Amino acid sequence: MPDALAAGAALAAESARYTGMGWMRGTSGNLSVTLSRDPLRLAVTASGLDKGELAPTDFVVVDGAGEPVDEQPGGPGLRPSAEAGLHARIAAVSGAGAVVHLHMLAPVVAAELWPCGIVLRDLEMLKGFGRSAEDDEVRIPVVPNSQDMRVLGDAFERGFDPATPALVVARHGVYVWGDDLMTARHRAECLEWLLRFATEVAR
Ligand SMILES: CSCCC(=O)C(=O)COP(=O)(O)O
Ligand SMILES: [Zn+2]
Repeated sequence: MPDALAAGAALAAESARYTGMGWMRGTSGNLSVTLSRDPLRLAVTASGLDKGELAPTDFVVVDGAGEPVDEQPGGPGLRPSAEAGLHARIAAVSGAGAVVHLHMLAPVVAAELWPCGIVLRDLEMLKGFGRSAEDDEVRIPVVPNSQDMRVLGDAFERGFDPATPALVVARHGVYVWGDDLMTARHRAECLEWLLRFATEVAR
């Protein structure tokens, strides 16, 4: 597991990369890395900042409920992402080492078209999402948006399939996870391609 300051540097670098891709516009999006499992601790990006310009210390260590712990390696004064509670729930349930939340357009357009879940099949890029192109079908769960992370967490857990490392929050954005930030990014990149394909074909 990474130490907190190394995780902070990686969160800042990945956030800058996603901002360059147009997936963290304004102050949108947030990323986390799991620091320990027992007790669960995550380093999560700080709330409300331009994610393209994060300093390596612009993160907050949170517990399994997404609440800040007492000692902060980056110092006091930063709030954890408003969505830290959902990051913690996803990390707890899936065992992920990193969770990324991005405000891409394709997932929210797909959720408008398929609010009960987005079905993908027979596409080579599914391999890059951690699935086989021969899997019968891959269903990306869609949940309604909420400002309450416990409501989102409960909805996530009801639809959780260990083989599907993503969740679309309707009219909001997407969560993707993996063992580390690079795996989560590769999956997010491939999922964006898959959902862009699905929405273009449906037009
Ligand atoms: C225009 S961003 C609205 C809040 C949001 O959805 C988001 O992803 C960023 O929240 P944070 O608290 O992590 O800055
Ligand atoms: Zn968001």
